[in-house]
Amino acid sequence: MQPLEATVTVPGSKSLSNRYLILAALGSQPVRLVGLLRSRDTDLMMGALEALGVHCEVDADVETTVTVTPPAGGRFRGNTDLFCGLAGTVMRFVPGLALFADGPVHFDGDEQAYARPMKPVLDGLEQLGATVEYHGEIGKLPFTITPPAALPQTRAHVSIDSSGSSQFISGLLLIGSRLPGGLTLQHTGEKTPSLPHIRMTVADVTGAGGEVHADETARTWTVEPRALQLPDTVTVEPDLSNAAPFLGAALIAGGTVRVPHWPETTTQPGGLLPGYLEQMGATVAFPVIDDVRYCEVTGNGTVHGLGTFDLTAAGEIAPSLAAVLVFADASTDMVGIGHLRGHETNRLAALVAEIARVGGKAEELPDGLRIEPVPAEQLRGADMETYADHRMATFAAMLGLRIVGIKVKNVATTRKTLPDFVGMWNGMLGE
Ligand SMILES: O=C(O)C1=C[C@@H](OP(=O)(O)O)[C@@H](O)[C@H](O)C1
Ligand SMILES: C=C(OP(=O)(O)O)C(=O)O
Repeated sequence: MQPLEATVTVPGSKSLSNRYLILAALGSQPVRLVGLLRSRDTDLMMGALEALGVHCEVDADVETTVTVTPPAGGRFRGNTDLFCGLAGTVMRFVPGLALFADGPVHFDGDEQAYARPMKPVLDGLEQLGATVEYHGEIGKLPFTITPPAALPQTRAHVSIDSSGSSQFISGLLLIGSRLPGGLTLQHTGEKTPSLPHIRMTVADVTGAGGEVHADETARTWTVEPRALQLPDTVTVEPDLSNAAPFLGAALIAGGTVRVPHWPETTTQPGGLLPGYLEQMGATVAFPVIDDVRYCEVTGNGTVHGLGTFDLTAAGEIAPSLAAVLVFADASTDMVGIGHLRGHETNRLAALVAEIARVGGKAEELPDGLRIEPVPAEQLRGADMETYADHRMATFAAMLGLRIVGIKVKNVATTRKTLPDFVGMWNGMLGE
């Protein structure tokens, strides 16, 4: 195939979009969100907020501009049903709002979501006085949250094990400011996955007027009671994790891929991506053209294996990095990502199965994934399973850059966070 020469614009960050939607709902004045991601996960978030009495108005001309108006008096509507799909940010961030509802809130999701861990965040809400009734397996969707008759009036102390997902901590930090005495949150687990995502939550709560003290070594976060209000207008950064399949493509296919509006500083873990790709052999630059800052990644067809590679901070981009590493000259142990077994699908098992399907070599580690090099002639095309997982679909498309005959089943699953993945991919390939 020809070396790539492409500029790819990626839509707004899922993680920032869904945090801003929650924080806007927790305020008292309308907030205009500009550059909001419009995809399945953010539409599910808006649907859940609407069910709670929040008004989300999509601009008639620009569908990525949405004005969020919180309910009068800050009281969410109870006796309502919410649907979370397969969205971790919806199923772990919205339950906290149920504390401030005027009746029980019922949560459901895709059947596949019934496998995702939920219990720590719900245990946290029970420690704050809510009642949780599980309708299926204990600790999983579907469930009903009944708000407490009265919220704790003094500082609330909540203790949970968040080693299964950073989103349990984020979900509680997002609502901590609303508790009359504030919140002290203790994470009892040994490891904290996706710390940048927790720092993002702290930064966004602070940006809405909150006050959070983080002691990451003691794994304790203290949230002061504050009235939250985001600024009138908030602009969402592009999704840097969703840039990974495109920037990674430059290493697999060779050539150059640029992503515009790359922020100089960011709370997104995708900010670590250029450095990771550089370690794998890419040349990375950040040119500014007509006041727009780009991340520009150039590959020459060689990919270096990384030995032991700790991805605890950014497990979300593991599938994209795995696709690049299938073509590496040495093996890589991606570690610190055991919790990917509870993502959209068991991603460690899925990646091992799909790498084997094309003739590659990978195995699960207790805490991650080992990918070993195989001779190019051993790799062969196949119909790739995607497990209703957007990142398994983009992973498979990436393999197709170097392996002839790859077909991606149910590529539409990329709608979870990228509404037009196919158009973007074809655009990058010049098709
Ligand atoms: O808070 C967030 O926006 C996210 C946190 C991470 O979750 P985990 O800590 O469960 O990996 C990440 O993988 C997910 O895509 C988004
Ligand atoms: C883990 C992910 O999503 P979720 O927000 O559903 O947890 C992801 O997008 O890689």
